[in-house]
This record gives sequence, structure tokens and C-alpha cells, in this order.
Amino acid sequence: MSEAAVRVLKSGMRLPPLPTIRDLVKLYQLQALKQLSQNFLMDERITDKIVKSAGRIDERDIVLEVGPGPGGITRSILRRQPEKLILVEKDARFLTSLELLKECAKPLNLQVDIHIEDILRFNMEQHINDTTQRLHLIGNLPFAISTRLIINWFEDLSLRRGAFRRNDTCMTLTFQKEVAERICAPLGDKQRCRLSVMSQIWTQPVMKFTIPGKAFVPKPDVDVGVVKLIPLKQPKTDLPFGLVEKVVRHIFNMRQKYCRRGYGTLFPPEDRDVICFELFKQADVENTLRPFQLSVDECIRLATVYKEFVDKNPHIAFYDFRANKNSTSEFVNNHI
Ligand SMILES: C[S@@+](CC[C@H](N)C(=O)[O-])C[C@H]1O[C@@H](n2cnc3c(N)ncnc32)[C@H](O)[C@@H]1O
Repeated sequence: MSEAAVRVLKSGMRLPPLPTIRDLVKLYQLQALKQLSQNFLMDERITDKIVKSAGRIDERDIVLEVGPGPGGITRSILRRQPEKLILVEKDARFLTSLELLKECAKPLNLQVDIHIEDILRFNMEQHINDTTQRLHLIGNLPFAISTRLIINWFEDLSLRRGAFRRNDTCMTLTFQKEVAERICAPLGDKQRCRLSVMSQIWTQPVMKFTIPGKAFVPKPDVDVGVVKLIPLKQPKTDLPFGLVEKVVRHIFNMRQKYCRRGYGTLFPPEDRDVICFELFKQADVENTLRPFQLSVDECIRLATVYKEFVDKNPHIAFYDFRANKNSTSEFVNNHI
């Protein structure tokens, strides 16, 4: 048994039992909202396993949980006794059950801050001003915002701001299983995409385990993957985030074609072939590889030579191939 669990037992802390979904509906007149991607986990073995995937949580640590809902994962986090738990939930209907947990944690001096807010607008620096404490980000994420949220967090990571002013803030998060597989997809894997490269530039993503859809209430159409994203001590690049994101997005816009095709759409059609030929040579990248065959380092080298080219030809930064009538049909929108 973990030290934290022993402390909980010794201290006599009692967390209220997980309400059944029927209790929830009755007590708080709750109905899962599809637009907020509400799929609840009611099985404590699974919520404990998610929190265990976050690794060691010390008594000085802060945990921020995204979308606690009725508080299944919240209970598992409280049993690990961090110094402070920050809950960010958009749906105010959960306030009552979260307040109940806050009350239970009080005698143990566990601080629980509840924010009824959108995580996409949550100001980390305002709410977490002590960077001497390690922070863990945990959440059974709403599907609707999961990709946007981690891309925002990668940008914060690249700028060492927000939740990432320290370089050891790990993210333990759920995604639709296919998205989780894409995030972790290695070089050459058919699932490899923009999200794989973006994730692997700033973090080491680790697929922890999968949860069958039937474990959730209501049951989603898909299974779920739990991924731990560990920030790299040394990110693979210090190029501006927006520039890297743009180059990687263009490369993967034409997944089935040679990588030079998508990359080429960064440049006007009249000069495209010549510029591409030269830049691939400078970057020492084989221009007939398919996007999924490109390593993270190769993508970064392509971003580096693009930046050098733009520094010498600033107008190229404003070229938008989608605005170019002739090129529109080339665009295959395959974001992730
Ligand atoms: C998949 S449910 C998970 C609920 C709970 N953590 C569990 O595992 O049972 C996602 C939760 O995120 C909340 N949510 C949705 N969009 C949100 C947002 N933009 N910011 C914060 N919470 C959000 C939903 O209301 C819901 O409680």
C-alpha cells in the first residue's frame, strides 16, 4: 500500500462513496451533455489507474484536474493527498458534488480550489503563482476540446509559460483511442500525423492503457486511450511555435503524397519546385519520403530552412496557398 494511502487510513479521511449515475441524475438532476463531451467514469479501479499513471504525487505537489464532472477521478487524486487540488469544470451543475469533496478534504488540510470555468480560458499563472511546487495536469478530457487543449499546452511549453514555467509538468490525459495512438505514433507508423510530430517535439508521449467505451456512462462510440505526456528536458527545437506548427501542418496536408508536395504549398506555385528542391537539399531530407516517414528532426530541419528562406524573403510568410485559386483543389484537409 502506498504511503499516501496509509496516511489516508491513519487520518481517518473518508471520501464519500461514488454516487451511482442514478443517484446523480436524481440528486442533481443531471443529464450528460453531449456538447460538453460528458462521458463519466464511475469505476474506482479505472480512476485510480489513471491517477497512478501520473506517477508519484508528493504531499507538496499541486494537481490540476480538467473537467472533474461528478468527481470520480477527483476522489482518486485526493487519496494521493497532494497539497493542493485545482478543479476546472465548465458545467456548474457539478458544483454541489465537488463542494462535498472539498469539505471531506478539509480536515486533512488538503486545499481544493473549484473553478467553474472553461479550461481553454483558464489563466494558470493567475491561479498558480508558486512555481516551487511541482504541478500535475490530469483529466478525462472532453473529446471536443482535447486536441485544441494539448496544442495550446505545447505552445505554452515551448514558451515556458502558463502551466509549464517548470519543465517537469506532466500531463496525464484521456483521448479517443485513435487520437491517443496518433499522438504516440512512431516514425513510419501509418497513424503518424501532424499531432504525432507536434507532441514529440516538446514531449515524450507514453500510451499507458486503454479503457473500453463500455466503462463510461453514457457509453461513447469509441474506446479511450490514457496518455502521459512527459515534457522533454531539452525540447527538440527553439524555433517559434507558430512557424513549426505551420510547416508541420503543410507537410501533413498531403499525407499520401511525397512530403515535398505538402511542403511545397508553403510557396507560390511559380517558384515552388525550384525552392523546394533547394530547401530539401539544404535540410538534407529526401524529398520523396511520405510525411509519415519523416522523423521529428527532419521536420525541424525543414522548418529551419523555411525560416531562413522567409528571413531573406519576408513576403513568403504571407503566402496562403488556400487563397490561391489554382491551388485550392490541392488542399486535403487532414488535420490530425
Ligand atoms: C469526459 S467528462 C469527464 C468527467 C469526469 N472527470 C469523469 O471522468 O467521470 C468531461 C468533463 O469535462 C467537462 N468539460 C467540458 N468542456 C470543458 C471545458 N472547456 N473546460 C472545463 N471542463 C469542461 C464536462 O462538463 C465533463 O464534466
